[in-house]
Amino acid sequence: MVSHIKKFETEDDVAVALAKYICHLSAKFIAMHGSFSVVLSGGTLIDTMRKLTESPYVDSIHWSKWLIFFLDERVVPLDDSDSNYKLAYDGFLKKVPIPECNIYPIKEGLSPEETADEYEHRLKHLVANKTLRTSHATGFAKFDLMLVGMGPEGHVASLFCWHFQRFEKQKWVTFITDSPKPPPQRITFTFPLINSASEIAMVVTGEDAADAVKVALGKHANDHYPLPVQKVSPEGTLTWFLDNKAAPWNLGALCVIL
Ligand SMILES: O=C(O)[C@H](O)[C@@H](O)[C@H](O)[C@H](O)COP(=O)(O)O
Repeated sequence: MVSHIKKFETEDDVAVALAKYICHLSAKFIAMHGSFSVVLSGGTLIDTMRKLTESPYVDSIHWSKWLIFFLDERVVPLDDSDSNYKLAYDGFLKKVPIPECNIYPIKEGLSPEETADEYEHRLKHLVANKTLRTSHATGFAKFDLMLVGMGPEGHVASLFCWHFQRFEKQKWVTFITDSPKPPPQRITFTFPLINSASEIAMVVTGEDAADAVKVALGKHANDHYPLPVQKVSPEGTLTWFLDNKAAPWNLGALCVIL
């Protein structure tokens, strides 16, 4: 894995850098294979993507080539205020011309287990018909870019510290019915699927995240029971986008093990 840490003074600086980075990857992957598969988290990430919907980025991206997936999703109707799809739609998707058929929300009205199985089945179908690439190393789908947020105690997607889903090795998508972050019923990509990605951006802003960022980038990275965020390790490149609140120390002073 190749990794980079990009730290900026403010959250607004992170938003600008993130838009440039996504724009660059969009052009690169579309030139390479004709599409750009992007996986979105919920949380503050969607707002931090806001510059993409503005000039000059919005006019320079081939939106019709984008494919949108959800790293984790709350098992609620798509118009519920807890839905990550609704969050992404209101904050980003409705502002850019991505064809509706290229957006892959969960299927409504199923149990958490059925929702996860159905999403995994759809991903496998998209791999089989070559809409998505496969990782030759793992056999899992290989997304071009995953945009990942982190909770204050180091969770990513809906993979939480003291919950077994983080250890899943076979499934592509799993479910949780007692998420410590509400709402309790969710589905989530598993680590083997996450880590098969070409590019992962860890987008973390705000002081609540500082302790977990310090652990993730610091000398405790090989602890016996690592935080979920410490298991993010893509086949391609991991790029951290941090603001000064999330990483208030001199990064050079940390013993970075990446
Ligand atoms: O559905 C969710 O809750 C998310 O996908 C979750 O994994 C989120 O990305 C982190 O909790 C960070 O959230 P914030 O950016 O709001 O801190």
